[in-house]
Amino acid sequence: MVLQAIKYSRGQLEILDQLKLPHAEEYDDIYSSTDAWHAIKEMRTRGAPAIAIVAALALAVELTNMKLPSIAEEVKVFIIEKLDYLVTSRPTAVNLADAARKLKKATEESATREGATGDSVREAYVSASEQMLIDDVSDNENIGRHGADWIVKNTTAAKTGPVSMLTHCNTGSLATAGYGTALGVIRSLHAQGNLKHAFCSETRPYNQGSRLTAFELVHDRIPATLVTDSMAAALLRLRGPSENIAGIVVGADRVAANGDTANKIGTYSLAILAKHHGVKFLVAAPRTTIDLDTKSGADIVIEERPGREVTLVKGPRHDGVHLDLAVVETVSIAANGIGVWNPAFDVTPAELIDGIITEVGVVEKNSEGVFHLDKVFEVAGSTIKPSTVGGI
Ligand SMILES: CSC[C@H]1O[C@H](OP(=O)(O)O)[C@H](O)[C@@H]1O
Repeated sequence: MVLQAIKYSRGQLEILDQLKLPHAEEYDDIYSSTDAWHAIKEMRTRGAPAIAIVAALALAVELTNMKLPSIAEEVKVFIIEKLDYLVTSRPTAVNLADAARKLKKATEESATREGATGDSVREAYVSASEQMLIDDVSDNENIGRHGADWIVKNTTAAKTGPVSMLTHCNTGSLATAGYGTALGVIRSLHAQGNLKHAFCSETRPYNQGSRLTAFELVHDRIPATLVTDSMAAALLRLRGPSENIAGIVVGADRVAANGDTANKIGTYSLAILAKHHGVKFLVAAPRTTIDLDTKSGADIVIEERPGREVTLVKGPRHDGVHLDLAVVETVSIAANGIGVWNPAFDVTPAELIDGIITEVGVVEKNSEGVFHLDKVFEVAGSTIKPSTVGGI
């Protein structure tokens, strides 16, 4: 069975409730933009690409099932207001704002056409949002292939045989419309026969790694080991050579124009470790995550989440022998009264990033150490391009 974070058919949308994974696979119906806003805010659905797609499709479902005004302008205004509302659900990942911008443009263009009606504006929106779902999967498969090819060609480890990679957070089918970005690179290495082992970090405090990435790796029968975030340095120092670790590959929530990258908290420290241990540090992200309007990481808003996500852990009861899925408990793991800082993301400076893997190729810094990310938008569409291994 293929792992699906998002189930969509015209007029119907379901999301896999990721707060219940890995022990329960339950889907929630999403009937409206409001349903989507709360699902994104609560992180029942999460992951930069998935957030954008769920938001876009939720509005498509709402429009499909509602009694629509006949006047094109009224439907256009409704759509724009709902997109502005959806964008407020989570601030750091740019994909949602990027999708809203593109959907507004498609809506405004349809509303100005000769003979435009409420129905024609709705159809234009729904078709554009459905195309985003389709494009994301093909983009991720291209990211996987480009990333795997680059690792095989450009890492020392690959010269001796199949490589191992460490990844952080969840960037797989549960963070996208399918296949994944950084985890897609690991999937592609595995499919090529070039993966020795995948290591995934727990990713406190939300545990996307232990709950979601581990779930995907077990599901796909990819040889993998879970480590805590604090074990990453020891892993590279003590097992890097024996495991033939080639590098660390992560996703992104927003890549600034200079290559500074906002991603799950803990990413920055992994980039420092990669530099210290002489392994590659790679960011895997579709072009919808690259934000040329944000000049550098200093301009990226970092979402801070409730302290209870650090101090409380929720899950099914385990008595040390048996797992009781029928009893979900919340456990306090911190002293009452302690202050908590809980930034959901950090920013990794471009100088620590060896390559940014996109669906049209891997971007590397030039001889002056500068990323020119504008180049990736000069490639027509997301059509499969000859691998640009070695960088654009
Ligand atoms: C496909 S990259 C997804 C990106 O989003 C995650 O954040 P969250 O789980 O809070 O939505 C994480 O930063 C991943 O790298």
